[in-house]
Amino acid sequence: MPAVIESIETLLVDLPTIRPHKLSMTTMACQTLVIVRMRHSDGIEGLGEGTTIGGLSYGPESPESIKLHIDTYLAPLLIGEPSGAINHLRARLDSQARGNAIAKSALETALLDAQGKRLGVSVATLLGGSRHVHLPVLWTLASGDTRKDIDEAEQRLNDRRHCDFKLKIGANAVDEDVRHVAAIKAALGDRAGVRVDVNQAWDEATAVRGIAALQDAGVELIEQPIPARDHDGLVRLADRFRVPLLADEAVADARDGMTLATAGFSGAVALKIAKSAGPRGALALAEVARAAGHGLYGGTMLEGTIGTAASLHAWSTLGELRWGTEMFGPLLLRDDIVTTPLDYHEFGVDLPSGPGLGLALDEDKLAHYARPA
Ligand SMILES: O=C(O)C[C@H]1C=CC(=O)O1
Ligand SMILES: [Mn+2]
Repeated sequence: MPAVIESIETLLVDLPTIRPHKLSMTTMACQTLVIVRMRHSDGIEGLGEGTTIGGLSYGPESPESIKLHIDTYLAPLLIGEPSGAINHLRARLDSQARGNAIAKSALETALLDAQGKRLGVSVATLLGGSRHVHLPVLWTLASGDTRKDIDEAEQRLNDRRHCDFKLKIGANAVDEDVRHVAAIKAALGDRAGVRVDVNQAWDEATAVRGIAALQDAGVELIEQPIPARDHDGLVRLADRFRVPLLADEAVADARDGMTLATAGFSGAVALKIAKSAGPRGALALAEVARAAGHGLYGGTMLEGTIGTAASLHAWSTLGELRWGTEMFGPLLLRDDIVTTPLDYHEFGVDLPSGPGLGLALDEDKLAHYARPA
């Protein structure tokens, strides 16, 4: 008898961050993970994670809506269905529930984890096989204080933890942000790559001014300077400057990738399993982006270890990640809910080995940090 899905449990898990993390739209002191425990009739449990940033400040799904929508609408579409029929089950979710990409990503991850455990292979193997077992990982400097950011970068360079840094800007006036970025780049010099993420905070005219100054300061990549839906503006800015632009909020899935390519965008694309409704959708976007000549970047929604590992399994199957990855989410959190954390060293992280995601829950930690039902 092929296994069927028996139950799907969702838990809201609040983990404190190691320091306040300041983005253009919010400052985080805590990250809320939505953890999925999917139990199957053959005794296997698949783990998944759906995570966003700052409640509703980053996108239309909040941790609470992810949990509610899985419990009320999505889980009932999967219960009793064959566990290994992942293509069928994902099509079923997409045809009967609109949107909810993060919730679907958490469920797809749990399906892949369970199927990998069942077959005794990793999620990367299910996705065609890893081409890399150690992936580069940058660090985001977002304490809100220039001196603290420089000290943090120096520490991470010394520890051989990270050698590329992404600075979150856009919350302050452009001139102030440019001074902050230029001071950090000047302090680090050629020892580190420095990029910025504006998280949509500028209009096009402000972006022209800001990007010109950041290019002169030696910044190597400018992420999402203007609102997500302004594809034409992004194309104009990419054409205007030598420094490459990275599309993040502007591109969620393969369809967006095609729209951006058709509009004539030249630059790079941030892949995130949360944006593309799961690892498979993120890899579909990667194919479109690659065909369009866009550089690839392994992006994060600041997930904990489960979502980060799911992303790593997907990114490991790609030949080239021109801009590396930012899969540092677990390092921003004070604690973890898995027994063996990911191994970060030599400016990157190892792909976890073992069946499925290669992770096991620490039940005591999970019970400690899970929000009471
Ligand atoms: O890229 C984003 O917009 C979200 C995220 C990634 C790194 C970070 O600090 O925030
Ligand atoms: Mn971004």
